[in-house]
Amino acid sequence: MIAIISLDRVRPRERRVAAGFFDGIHIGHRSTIKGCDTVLTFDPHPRAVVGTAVAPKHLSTLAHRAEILESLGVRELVVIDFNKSRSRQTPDAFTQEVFVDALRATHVHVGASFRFGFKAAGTPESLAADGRFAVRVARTVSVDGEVVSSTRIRELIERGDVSRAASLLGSFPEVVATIAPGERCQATTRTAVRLSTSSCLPVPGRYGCVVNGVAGVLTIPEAERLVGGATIDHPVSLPAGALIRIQLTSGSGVSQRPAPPVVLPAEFCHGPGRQSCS
Ligand SMILES: Cc1cc2nc3c(=O)[nH]c(=O)nc-3n(C[C@H](O)[C@H](O)[C@H](O)COP(=O)(O)O)c2cc1C
Ligand SMILES: Nc1ncnc2c1ncn2[C@@H]1O[C@H](COP(=O)(O)OP(=O)(O)OP(=O)(O)O)[C@@H](O)[C@H]1O
Repeated sequence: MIAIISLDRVRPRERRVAAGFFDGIHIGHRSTIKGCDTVLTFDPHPRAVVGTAVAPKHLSTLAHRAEILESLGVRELVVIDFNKSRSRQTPDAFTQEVFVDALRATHVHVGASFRFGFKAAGTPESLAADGRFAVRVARTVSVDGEVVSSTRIRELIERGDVSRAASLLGSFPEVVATIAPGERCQATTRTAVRLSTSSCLPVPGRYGCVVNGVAGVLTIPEAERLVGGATIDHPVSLPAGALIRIQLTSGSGVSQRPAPPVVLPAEFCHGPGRQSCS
């Protein structure tokens, strides 16, 4: 069972640490994390605090990230409360406090794009120069010549390209929703839901989906684009108020009929959607 712990509560032990935000735990992230027992992340996203202070839409909640990390063999997800004062910490002070004193890192894994410390001045090279732990800089993972990033996956989901998003993510994209109060339409098995507007949401359209391991169809009407209103046609009755995770398994966001299911390699299948992967 993976533990989700804030930095100030970690126990003293040596660790192999992967560092970064890791939204969605895409296939590039998985390459960086390989061989680590600990993942260091931030809450909220640093971009919600620095620069224009606009948080990106989520590909994954913290709990979802933890679930994927557990399937990758990670034991601890260490969370740094990221705020204005933390954002002003120098790379050297951060390395001393976090990697050396708190986590006792023997190895630190990052990608080439990793930056840390005030004004994002810390780099993989400056980490490697520290010398108190080994640093592994992961090869940058691309698909068909395109570098995989959470930003690119968000763009693909937002334009409704579930298939391409899933191949960069290595799993089906997920959105969080609440079952809306009101009568379920028995004739059609249609249930009204409210999609979380902090999730990265696709354009209005019809999408093949899986909820609690059972396949259905998610419909997002044009009129509900900004507020997250939607319906799912799903054979299982879901209680009003329940928080659900909807895996998007197909769809183009423009056609009236969901596109054929996305086929992912078996090694990318995890969690409730396993049975929908071939
Ligand atoms: C101590 C600390 C201070 C940071 N200060 C800044 C900053 O001043 N400006 C900035 O753009 N990002 C800052 N960041 C965020 C990093 O640029 C980066 O987004 C974060 O470390 C997550 O890495 P990742 O984006 O590779 O996942 C800081 C990060 C840390 C850990
Ligand atoms: N394509 C990739 N290949 C290998 N490592 C990666 C790749 N993308 C990111 N990483 C590494 O994974 C860690 C987490 O990165 P981060 O959360 O910034 O991902 P990102 O996809 O670049 O996100 P965003 O697009 O939101 O900036 C960092 O150490 C980063 O360098």
